[in-house]
Amino acid sequence: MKTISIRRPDDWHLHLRDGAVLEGVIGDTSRYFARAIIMPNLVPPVVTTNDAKAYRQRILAALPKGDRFEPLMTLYLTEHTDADDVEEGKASGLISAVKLYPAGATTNSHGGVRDLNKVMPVLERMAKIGLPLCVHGEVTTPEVDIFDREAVFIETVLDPLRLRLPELKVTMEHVTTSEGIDYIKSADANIAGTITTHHLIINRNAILVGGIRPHYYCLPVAKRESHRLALRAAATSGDPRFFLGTDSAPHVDPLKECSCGCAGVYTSLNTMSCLAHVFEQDDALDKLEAFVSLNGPAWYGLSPNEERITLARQEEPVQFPAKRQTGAGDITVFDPMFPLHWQVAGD
Ligand SMILES: NC(=O)N[C@@H](CC(=O)O)C(=O)O
Ligand SMILES: [Zn+2]
Ligand SMILES: [Zn+2]
Repeated sequence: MKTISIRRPDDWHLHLRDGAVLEGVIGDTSRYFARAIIMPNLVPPVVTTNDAKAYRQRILAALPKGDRFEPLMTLYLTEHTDADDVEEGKASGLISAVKLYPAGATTNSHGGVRDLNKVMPVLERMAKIGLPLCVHGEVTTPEVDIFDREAVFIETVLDPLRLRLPELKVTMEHVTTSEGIDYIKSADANIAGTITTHHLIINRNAILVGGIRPHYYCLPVAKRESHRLALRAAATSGDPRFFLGTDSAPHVDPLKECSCGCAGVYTSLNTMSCLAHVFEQDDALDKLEAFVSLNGPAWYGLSPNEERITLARQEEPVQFPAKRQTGAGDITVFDPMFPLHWQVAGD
């Protein structure tokens, strides 16, 4: 049987939500991942270091017994964020990054940033203390086509910001375009990109061909095939600037299967199996560890995990549950539309 052993992976972009959803989904992450960057777009958002401290406690309290998992907390940047609070959060070891949501760009982003000028003092402080800014990189301008919003963001927001503040470390989250990949590759320093599991597997046809399939809808929305191939090439290249951020984003089914469905794909449960499949297909299994276990910690200034996991390729397809049941309702699990053969030892 074909097997590979890698250091235990981390997830550098994860939504855990709160309450019954948090309790229902946390085990799907803590089973495979040692650490994760936790997104702060709760309702209300995680804005202050105190909010993050309390949310971290709720995450730890929801962990299945015996699981060891380190939530790496982030703050939701607003036009009222206090630079001193951010600095204290970093100094205390609690805060790993600050998240920029352009107001209106995605789920629970209405409290995000409208005018970057208003947050420059906070960004300047972050540059000074070496705290990364995680970015949802899409413009919200109504005239800009939704498939172009990432590329336009890079040109009109991200690049000007980085010219203004070159010392700021920026994580471009969930890169979905070849423009995003090229932009990161062309930079000298201080930029990296997370790539999701699902954007390595689906293109926009998955959402639209044969009927509207809401469980493949997320933001940034999946693009055409040429972009997916650019993401695959970057992820499987071993380039230290690219690493896994699943962006696993649970929404209970009634909120996705309706006339105005939420954006988000739930992938925590079968991500490692999907990724092993992708890397094997691209003859790059030897690069999987860099993507899921090495490049992320290096970017965030952390050591890679000492513990290891083994993945084994089974003859027969491995079955995963189609839905994760939670106290708030069922959440549909990402269906990669091909049989999965790779299994994490112990599953
Ligand atoms: N990715 C998504 O489609 N949704 C995320 C928000 C985000 O990461 O943009 C969510 O919170 O549901
Ligand atoms: Zn986002
Ligand atoms: Zn996200």
